[in-house]
Amino acid sequence: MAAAVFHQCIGAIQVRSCGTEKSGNSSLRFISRGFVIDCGLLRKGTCSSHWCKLHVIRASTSDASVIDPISSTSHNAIDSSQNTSIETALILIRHGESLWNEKNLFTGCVDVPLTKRGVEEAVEAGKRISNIPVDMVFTSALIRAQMTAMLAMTQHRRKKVPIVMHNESKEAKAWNQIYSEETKKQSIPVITAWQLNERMYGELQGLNKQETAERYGKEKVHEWRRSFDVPPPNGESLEMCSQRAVAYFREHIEPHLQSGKHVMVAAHGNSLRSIIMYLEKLTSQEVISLELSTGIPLLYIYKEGKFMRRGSPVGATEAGVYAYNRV
Ligand SMILES: O=C(O)[C@H](O)COP(=O)(O)O
Repeated sequence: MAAAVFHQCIGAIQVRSCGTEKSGNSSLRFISRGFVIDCGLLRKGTCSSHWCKLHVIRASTSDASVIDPISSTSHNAIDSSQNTSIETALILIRHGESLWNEKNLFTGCVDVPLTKRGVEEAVEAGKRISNIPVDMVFTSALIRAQMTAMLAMTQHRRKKVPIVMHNESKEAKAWNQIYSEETKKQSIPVITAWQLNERMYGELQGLNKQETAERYGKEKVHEWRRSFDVPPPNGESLEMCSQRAVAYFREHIEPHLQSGKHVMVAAHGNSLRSIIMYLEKLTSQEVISLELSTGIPLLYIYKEGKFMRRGSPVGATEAGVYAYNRV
């Protein structure tokens, strides 16, 4: 059941091609455009063309008749007299395709930009989340994540201006002040943090993934790429990456969700895999089979200290949303 901050009964819609996960209880889950849609009231049946009353997280819809969650208060702190707690949205996006993704090179912390396709992926991601409120954006210190965040926000329906906050020095902090409260209200702070950077791939950075597999053997490269605690030569293991990424998330991002802010995080394949491991309490065995596509937004709802996966695919093999990186 879609028990989440933006679930609305938007009437019956026809669900066309999608993946389904038939569950024993009265709800079916559909994958449509990379988002899981939980049916509320429905007739039993297969996916095919299926009419049902949907409670759905509006990841993106052009249907004007749909109530716009954006008009609700951004904090979405529901009236305490209703005795309900704050629910907030957390959107995770792996950066769009980068120039070194395109060349199949190990990238890690090398700071390369997006390809044209990566730019298009970022804009498409923005369209998919255009109805979901965003009060703050966090990105890594790397341009491919920052480009993805800024491009995605150009598609947001509220048209607020994302502004990278500079506090790398006293002057930087002082010199990027905004002296209009009204203008501030029309802005969204973008906070960059190296702790959200991609795992540092050490001596693999810049090497071709295919050639590396031929030189060191597929198994060894797979172990470097997809084990939990085995680092590449002079690089970070996923475990080491998660120690900084998850620590940052818990200390600097989660408190904002608790206070009623909706947050978007644009980061990297491995820094996000480690954060998802924390959100979904995955084991070190489960996380190694998790892959993230470039530029596909994943939606979680935060409520009472828990994260409910809403927009992420039901399984790591879900075509079209998770993609396996080429070796
Ligand atoms: O850093 C890189 O090369 C990619 O962003 C992620 O690479 P991986 O899929 O090998 O972790």
